[in-house]
Amino acid sequence: MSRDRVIQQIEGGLIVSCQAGDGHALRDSATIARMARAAVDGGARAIRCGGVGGLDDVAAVRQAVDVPVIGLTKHDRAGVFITPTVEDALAVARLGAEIVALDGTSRPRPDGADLATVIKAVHDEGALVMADVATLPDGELAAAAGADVVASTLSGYTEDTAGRTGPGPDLALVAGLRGALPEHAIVAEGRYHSPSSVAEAVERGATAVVVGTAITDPSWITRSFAQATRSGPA
Ligand SMILES: CC(=O)N[C@H](C=O)[C@@H](O)[C@H](O)[C@H](O)COP(=O)(O)O
Repeated sequence: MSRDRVIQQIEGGLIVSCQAGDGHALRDSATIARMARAAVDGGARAIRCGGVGGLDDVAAVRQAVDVPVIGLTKHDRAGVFITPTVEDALAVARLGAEIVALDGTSRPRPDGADLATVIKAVHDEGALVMADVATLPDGELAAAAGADVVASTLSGYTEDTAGRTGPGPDLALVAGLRGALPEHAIVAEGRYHSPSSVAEAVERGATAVVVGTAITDPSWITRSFAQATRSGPA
């Protein structure tokens, strides 16, 4: 699929993140693939998947759906942990993910590669890059390094941004990225827990919005309903 075609497919749409870490009741690649199919049935334009050792999830989802796959692999480590090395990025691309999601911050990567090098390696495999960033300067640097898509994924999850927006999404970052990178695909991701917050991200200029937990983590969803039985009407 060409770069433009992949971007067109996600434009104006919802992307569903299907992930379950070690110890989660849904931790099974075949189960993740079924969730991905259910998400596509509900209108997801693309699936984001992969986690700690998540290459099997990427392979299973690739087989299960015919929408673009945004693949990643996570390392259980401090600092850069989303598809941190060139080797990881190539492994994800070689499984057929149209887009490789990787850390797009300016923090040092464990293999010492710079972002432009990782991005070029992914492009040479024929895949696009979604740079997961935490701040506006990160996003600008990632775009200059060649990222095809810039996503707000890591806002709130780096040392400098921890707790920046509390439990809600970083809509200001989405608006900032849109203003600074008018020609880029900007993806809103991280703590979008309601349809109204998704609509707000689109209003601020997001090309697409990723929702994970609020759709694909039944334990989290149950907890929010269970809390309501204890707190009574708002
Ligand atoms: C920070 C980090 O590791 N984010 C991960 C990225 O792949 C996932 O754990 C999130 O679930 C995903 O970004 C979707 O966000 P939310 O689940 O909040 O809708």
